[in-house]
Amino acid sequence: MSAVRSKICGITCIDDALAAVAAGADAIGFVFYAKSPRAVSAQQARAIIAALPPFVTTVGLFVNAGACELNETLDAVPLDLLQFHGDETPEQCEGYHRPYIKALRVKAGDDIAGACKAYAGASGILLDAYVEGVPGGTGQAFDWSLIPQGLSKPIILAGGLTPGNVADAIAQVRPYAVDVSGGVEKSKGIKDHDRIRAFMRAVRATN
Ligand SMILES: O=C(O)c1ccccc1N[C@@H]1O[C@H](COP(=O)(O)O)[C@@H](O)[C@H]1O
Repeated sequence: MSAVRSKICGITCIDDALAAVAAGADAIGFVFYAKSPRAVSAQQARAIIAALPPFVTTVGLFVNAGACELNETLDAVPLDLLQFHGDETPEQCEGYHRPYIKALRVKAGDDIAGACKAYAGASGILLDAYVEGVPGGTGQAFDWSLIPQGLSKPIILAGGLTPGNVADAIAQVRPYAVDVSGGVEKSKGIKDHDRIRAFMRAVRATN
């Protein structure tokens, strides 16, 4: 199995971005969703990205954003990958002609294999917990046994991951990558650098 990649999401300041990169994160995520406590403006994200060393993937997270709003962000911020975390259709996700991942909020009975086929143009499928009325970033884990083996897309496992459970999650799911936000925070939107390092150590130990 190749090394599991990692993304630290909900980055709101340069210090936290550099701590994530120094700890070995492959990607950092910016939340462009005004209702999130981790929301950043295009200007903030741009300033953070300008401070990054090379070879760090920058991900922009959107929840049912309108095309105008999304295109304005794309014009202003050098994002490598889009993360669609709402009810976006495959056609909407593909309309920006950028690499993207699609988030699914998993609950019992969902057809994850079917979704992987429906979002054929996605670079990967991110699996997060389903919590009624909240699009994501809830800090809740879900039942990993709901994830079938042999899916047709790289799987990014998210939802309630922490330094304490990420090794078990990787052992059980064998995802392409893991994604964490709340599990490495000291308060909403502010990362705990010790927890970031502990999370990354736990991921590395599985590789
Ligand atoms: O972080 C948010 O506030 C957020 C808001 C709306 C949609 C998704 C959001 N975050 C993403 O949710 C998953 C799981 O986060 P957590 O580790 O359980 O806190 C992750 O992909 C975040 O990027």
